[in-house]
Amino acid sequence: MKLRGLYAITDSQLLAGKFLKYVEAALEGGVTLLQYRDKSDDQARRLREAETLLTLCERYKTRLIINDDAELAARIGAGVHLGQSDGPLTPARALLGRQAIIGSTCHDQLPLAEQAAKEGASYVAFGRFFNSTTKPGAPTASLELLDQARASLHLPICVIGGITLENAAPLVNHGADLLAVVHGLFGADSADEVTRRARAFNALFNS
Ligand SMILES: Cc1ncc(COP(=O)(O)OP(=O)(O)O)c(N)n1
Ligand SMILES: Cc1nc(C(=O)O)sc1CCOP(=O)(O)O
Ligand SMILES: [Mg+2]
Repeated sequence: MKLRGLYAITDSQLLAGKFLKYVEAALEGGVTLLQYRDKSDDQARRLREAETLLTLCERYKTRLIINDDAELAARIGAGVHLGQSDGPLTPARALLGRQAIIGSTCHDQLPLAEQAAKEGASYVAFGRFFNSTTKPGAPTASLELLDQARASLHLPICVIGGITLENAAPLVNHGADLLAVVHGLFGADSADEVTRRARAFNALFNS
């Protein structure tokens, strides 16, 4: 499967009361990867929601990624996204198998991406590129870094952090394969607007 297009990431606070409605609206518009990102400790709810998202993703032929939690990913048969303090990649690959999608946060550091590639990551993520209300304190990354990454890495490059329809085009033009978006997608006022935004993000890859 080609990892290119919109990477939608859920936010439990932003989506409170409209979680499945907005996720399905995004899937309607086209989502390459959907990440379940829930920073709570409510394991029962996390399992329930992840299973529901998996069923939905299967219907739309989208791959589900669990943030932070390789055990939950293994339990339901999803992929995982691991940050620098979420545990090493090699055991996660052993746990999830060769086919699983495993992503790695590399902030603004090419050496982290090179290491992740060696350890079997499926994609690497750089960010944040813009101001982010979801994660305001994340380290910043530049288009120059993206150019260097594109020239030296041979796996899909994901970009994240404050991405909107207004600012995303240069990221794609500088070699991003996946646009990872929370607020710029799910911060919409209606489900129809979420679908419209998802379509418009995908259209950036065809222009
Ligand atoms: C696609 C993608 N890229 C980066 C992150 C950030 O991961 P991490 O640094 O572990 O931070 P948290 O999201 O866990 O707060 C991500 N989740 N997804
Ligand atoms: C979860 C996350 N990680 C980041 C990083 O730079 O590693 S930025 C970020 C938040 C992404 O949400 P939004 O699209 O609303 O800015
Ligand atoms: Mg994490």
